[in-house]
Amino acid sequence: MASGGGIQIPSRLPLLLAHEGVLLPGSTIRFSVDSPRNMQLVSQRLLKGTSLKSTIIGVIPNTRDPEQDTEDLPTLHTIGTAGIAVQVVGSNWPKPHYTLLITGLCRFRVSGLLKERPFVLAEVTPLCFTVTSEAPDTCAKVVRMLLLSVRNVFFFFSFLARLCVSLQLLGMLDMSVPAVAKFRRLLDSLPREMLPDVVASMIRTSNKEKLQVLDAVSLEERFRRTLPMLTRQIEGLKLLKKSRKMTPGSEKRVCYGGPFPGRQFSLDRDEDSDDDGDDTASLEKKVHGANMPEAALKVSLKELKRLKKMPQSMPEYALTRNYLDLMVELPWSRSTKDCLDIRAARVLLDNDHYAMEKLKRRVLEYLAVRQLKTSLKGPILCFVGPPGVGKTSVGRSIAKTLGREFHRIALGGVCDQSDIRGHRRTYVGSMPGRIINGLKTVGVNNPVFLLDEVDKLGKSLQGDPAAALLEVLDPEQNHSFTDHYLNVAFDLSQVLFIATANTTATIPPALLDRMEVLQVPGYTQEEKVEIAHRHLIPNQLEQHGLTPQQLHIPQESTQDIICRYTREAGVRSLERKIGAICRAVAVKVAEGHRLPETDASTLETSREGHREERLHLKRSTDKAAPPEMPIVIDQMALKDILGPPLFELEVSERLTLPGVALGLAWTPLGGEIMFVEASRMEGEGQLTLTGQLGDVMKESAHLAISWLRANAKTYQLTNMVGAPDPLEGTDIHLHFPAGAVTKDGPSAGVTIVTCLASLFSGRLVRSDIAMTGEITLRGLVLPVGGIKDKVLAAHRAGVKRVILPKRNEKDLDELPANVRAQLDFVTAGNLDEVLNASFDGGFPGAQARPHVSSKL
Ligand SMILES: Nc1ncnc2c1ncn2[C@@H]1O[C@H](COP(=O)(O)OP(=O)(O)OP(=O)(O)O)[C@@H](O)[C@H]1O
Repeated sequence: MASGGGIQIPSRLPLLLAHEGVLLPGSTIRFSVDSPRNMQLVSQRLLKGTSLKSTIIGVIPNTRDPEQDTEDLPTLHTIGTAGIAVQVVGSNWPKPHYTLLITGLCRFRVSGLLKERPFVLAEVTPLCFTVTSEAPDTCAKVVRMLLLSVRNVFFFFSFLARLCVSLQLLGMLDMSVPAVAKFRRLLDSLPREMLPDVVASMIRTSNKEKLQVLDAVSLEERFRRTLPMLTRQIEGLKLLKKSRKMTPGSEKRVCYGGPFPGRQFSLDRDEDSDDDGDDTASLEKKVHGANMPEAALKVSLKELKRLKKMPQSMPEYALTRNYLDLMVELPWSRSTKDCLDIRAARVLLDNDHYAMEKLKRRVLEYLAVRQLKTSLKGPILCFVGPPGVGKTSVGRSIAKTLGREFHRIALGGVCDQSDIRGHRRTYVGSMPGRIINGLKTVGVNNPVFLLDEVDKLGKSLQGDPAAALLEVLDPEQNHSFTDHYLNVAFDLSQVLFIATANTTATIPPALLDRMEVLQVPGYTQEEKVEIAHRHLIPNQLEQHGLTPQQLHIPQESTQDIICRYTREAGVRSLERKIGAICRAVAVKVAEGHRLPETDASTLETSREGHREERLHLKRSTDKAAPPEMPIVIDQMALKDILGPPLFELEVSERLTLPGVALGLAWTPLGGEIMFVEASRMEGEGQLTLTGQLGDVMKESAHLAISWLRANAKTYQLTNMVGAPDPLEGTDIHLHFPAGAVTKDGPSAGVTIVTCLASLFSGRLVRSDIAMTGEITLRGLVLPVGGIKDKVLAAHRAGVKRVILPKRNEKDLDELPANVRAQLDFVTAGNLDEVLNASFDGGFPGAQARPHVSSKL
């Protein structure tokens, strides 16, 4: 260890790599840190350490820390300055960075690198100078001489500064008169070996010159290098004084040529402050012209007054300035005029969206009420449905019909309430919340705000953003919404909020209560084909610069894409697949533009008799002839572009053994088919359940087994050795495939019973049937939710018959007519009816039992 200004310098120092600014011993510099190794140094060393030693770091000048952590370290400058970090300030804006205030203690030489990651650590040799040790007789003499001249020069310098001030040439030095005196005292009290470093850091010098002073290890050399800089500064001041005398009050800048060409002294800040004056004047004008409410105007004027008194270099200046800029930019009273025509709105909604009749009807009702009654306290609509069913795009259409600005606020994953309400201005890097930011972006106070994915709001230590949304969405309160950053109320009552979600289950009840939920179910296959041909294909063609004359996707191919390449409730995947086709065709078309016509033999005759080229993309060679338009996407082309089909109709293939049944499940992504498999083996009557099941689903399995054991005799179910209790000497394993997906809920009850009945009876469940329903211990079938999505999933999977609880019969009305026509529905009130419908020719014993009916 060595000592620097009374502080022990460790022999191993973490190094801060600084490419801007040179820290000299005795001076204090601010460093901005945002590169990986330097950031790690701050977070792992400075912020974690608790001792004084942990605040001492080495600053290596003239060395850039690589932007990527993986990049190799550049050659380090060999001499640096050990310094103590006296202040660390962190900020996340505009990107994560720290600002360090470091006071230099003493020079060191890097003797060896110990590690490069996560920050640079090096073995260092301190170079703290002492006159007695380094310079015995002669050197000490020179040093004394130099010290004398330096002190004299300084005396002159301070004298000159006083002179300038007294002549009132430099307004900026008004403040520095006591500072000059202080400076004198400081110089007198400083140990002489520190003088050159301190002087070099105070006068106007370039980094290159400072680096030369740092590199001068011997004190004599250091004095020699500092002296010319000091002399130059004085000469500059003299020259300035002379020119002021010649043209009093007119010249503000003096170009100093001579021995240091190119250096420009601008010691006065009159011009800057003039700029500043203009700036604040124009800001004041804007504040008055922004049409703010009285309270906001009062706050703005107060801030403006503070701003005028602040020097620009103060960090708070920028903060106040940004705040005022936001205040004048906000649309306090700027709005667009609604141009609502219900008939036109109906046409526009119909043109933009196929199907979704119920949703469109409700949206039209909503718009009609708004047209009749302009008081704006209408409900807040929340569209709930699987991804890709057009919730966001309906929101956009509503804005279009109203002639309003549209702004989407993505709330997925937001877990900090300041995202909604903003940060208080006392925080470093504080910003307004998304609502105020959105208003600033659209520039009017009556836009349509789409709060996307409200069901995916999170909660964290930083507060609950859903709670902050409560105020935003409450028409009774939102006329005085106060963002923490703004700190004055903004009237949100003109904003039209629409929310979207995939499920209502995760929306906090208080928030859900403020909204009117409109379910947007998935599409049937036919609807998807229509949507693809009316909207998706034309959109994608346009986006890829293609025309219908260049690409044709027949209906059968669209159907193929829907059944075999996508399995979804919405149409987003379908849109992506069409995009992939367009890209592939775009390549062909572009190639065709520049290729000469060559080999006609690659052209094939299509089914319709036209001459068309089939897309053999993988096999295409540069010699291929330009494609004949339009390029028709048939099955082969689909395989070439999209690869082998991702999904096959597997239902009938999987139901070929006893002990397998097909259930229907609901997920936030839409309905799904779900296989249930059972097997039995010798054992002690144990039940094993696999497939990531929730508690409710496990209970359903136990219920099903108990009911079957209780009714084994009636249904002639036996175990493997023919005993009446199916579980005697038998273990049962129930598995729900897609084991990685968590499953829960009671609606698999009937499927488990059917699956077990099939296992114990050895009979096959019908291969074209799917079912859903909760069971009770007495064998009743209770209603479940998500019927529409479940039935659509069954329809997608090619199922022909669906068993539903009797009390869900009313939900069938919501199904599209073609789905209802194509499926055979069995509504069951008890498990006998379920078993009878599930097996070809009924289930033995099921008919004989007296029927119990639900009183629930
Ligand atoms: N009925 C429809 N008619 C025309 N286009 C549709 C229809 N439904 C969906 N689309 C199109 O499907 C795409 C996806 O729609 P959108 O982004 O609105 O889905 P979303 O329901 O908001 O999904 P998410 O919940 O994932 O945000 C859009 O390009 C949209 O235009």
